[in-house]
Amino acid sequence: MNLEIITGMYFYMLIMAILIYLGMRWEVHKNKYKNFYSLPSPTPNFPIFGNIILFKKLKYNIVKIFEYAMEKVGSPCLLYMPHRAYLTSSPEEFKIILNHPDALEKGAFYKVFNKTFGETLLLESVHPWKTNRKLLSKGFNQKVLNNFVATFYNCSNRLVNKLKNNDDKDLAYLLHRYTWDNFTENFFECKMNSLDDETNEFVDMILKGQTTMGSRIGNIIKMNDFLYNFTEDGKYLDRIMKRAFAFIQGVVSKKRLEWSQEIDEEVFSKELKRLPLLKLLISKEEIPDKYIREEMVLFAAAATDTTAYSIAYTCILLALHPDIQEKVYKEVINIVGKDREIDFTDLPLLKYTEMAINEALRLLPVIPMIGRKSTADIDLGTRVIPANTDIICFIYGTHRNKKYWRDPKKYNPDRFLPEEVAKRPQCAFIPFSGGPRNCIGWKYAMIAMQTTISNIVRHFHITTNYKSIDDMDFESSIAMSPTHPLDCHFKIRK
Ligand code: HEM
Repeated sequence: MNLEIITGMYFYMLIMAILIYLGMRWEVHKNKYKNFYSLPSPTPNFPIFGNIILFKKLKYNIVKIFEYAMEKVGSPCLLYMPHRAYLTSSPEEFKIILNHPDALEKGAFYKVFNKTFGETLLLESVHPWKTNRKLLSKGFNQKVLNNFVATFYNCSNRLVNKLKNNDDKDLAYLLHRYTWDNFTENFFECKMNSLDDETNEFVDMILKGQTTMGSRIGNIIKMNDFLYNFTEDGKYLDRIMKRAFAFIQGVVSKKRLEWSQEIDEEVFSKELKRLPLLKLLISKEEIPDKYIREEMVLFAAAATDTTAYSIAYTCILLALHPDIQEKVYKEVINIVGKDREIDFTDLPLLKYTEMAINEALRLLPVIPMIGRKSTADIDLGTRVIPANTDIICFIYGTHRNKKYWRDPKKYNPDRFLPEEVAKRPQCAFIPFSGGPRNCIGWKYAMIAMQTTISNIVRHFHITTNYKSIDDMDFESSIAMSPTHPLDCHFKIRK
């Protein structure tokens, strides 16, 4: 046989071997991911553009889009935005995903926050996140949080006075200022008093910044950073975020000077009772201002509107259910009385109040979904999510799923009685997400809400002209915010 024929045969055999190998790999791949790729997706769904027409049709309202998908094709399903995303509202799947070491990276949705918060706890990749989360968690230990209750109480007294005199002011407007005042007093040891000083513009800047960023989600043009920078919105966002960072830098520089001596004495003290987050970061000399400034803007953004809306939604639900409001009132009077200061020892006793807040967080979760990305295959038992897939955990969908909540649209705090909680899967209620990358501020938010709601309820009868929560309309991107002033009134109790 001549050399040419032998070479040709070897070449032919090599090609065959490669094809057989690829075929076998494809077969394994197909079988492994069969239950994933065969999942349905809502229509219209076009090649290249995916479901983006659906996004446009539903005005980029995330809750409406995901609800539509669940209604039409069920959970889980695949959504094309236009890249593929795995959408689930199953608490059993949440438990696996949110605790999985290969699902700790944030999903593509959060890209819209990259420019502003890319290097902060919210978005950073797993490696720096682990170290930073450990450090920042120190600012939320129980001792630190207990000390915050006095601030919440004092600020809530100012809120009560404001509500006595400002029935025409939008509740969300007041509460944003209120949560910002709490935040700055607790974290910066700095009284901003924006509740009374309406010229204080930081709160509005952060709020506008978040709404503008959130409105980019699902919009193919707005999601592209390069194109977005040329739009009016992009330029506006740049301007306000620069001002917000400059404002926080001012606070950081001022506090560095003010605390320099105190920190020297305190860091070596074992009796350190109160170390607000900013002081904690400033006390570490190796941490640069840039890091502190960016984390502080993130924390301000993450802490204020979420807590403000959650307090507002709880007030409205209590107003819609006077019987439940009365039960909360009786509990508060029983435990704290009419005038005594609310302190941290009261909070664990205000059980029904906590249940009423939880039920509001269930019905109207301010963060309706969370997005993760798989960095390796995630085996859910029923199917395997391939590596590099965007995963969306639709919290709102789970919180209203008939399978876990009988008559899901009914406001019923008794759902949070211990025996009722024991009947549900662990992740059926996750307003603060779950697993190691959950909300770092959840305990802070809960004590803020408990103190505030208790103090409001013992002073006022809360009323509304709404007939049900369906009378409210929400814009929803990353957060669920009302599209209109909230109808909520506060009548002084005799
Ligand atoms: C009712 C109030 C709040 C709600 C409903 C809420 C909800 C959430 C949720 C669902 C997440 C997870 C996001 C994700 O996995 O993609 C989260 C993360 C986060 N939250 Fe909250 N939050 C609230 C209040 C707060 C407060 C008061 C703070 C700070 C004081 C805070 C700071 C953060 C931060 C920094 C993260 C990112 C954590 C990380 O990736 O390690 N939140 N929040």
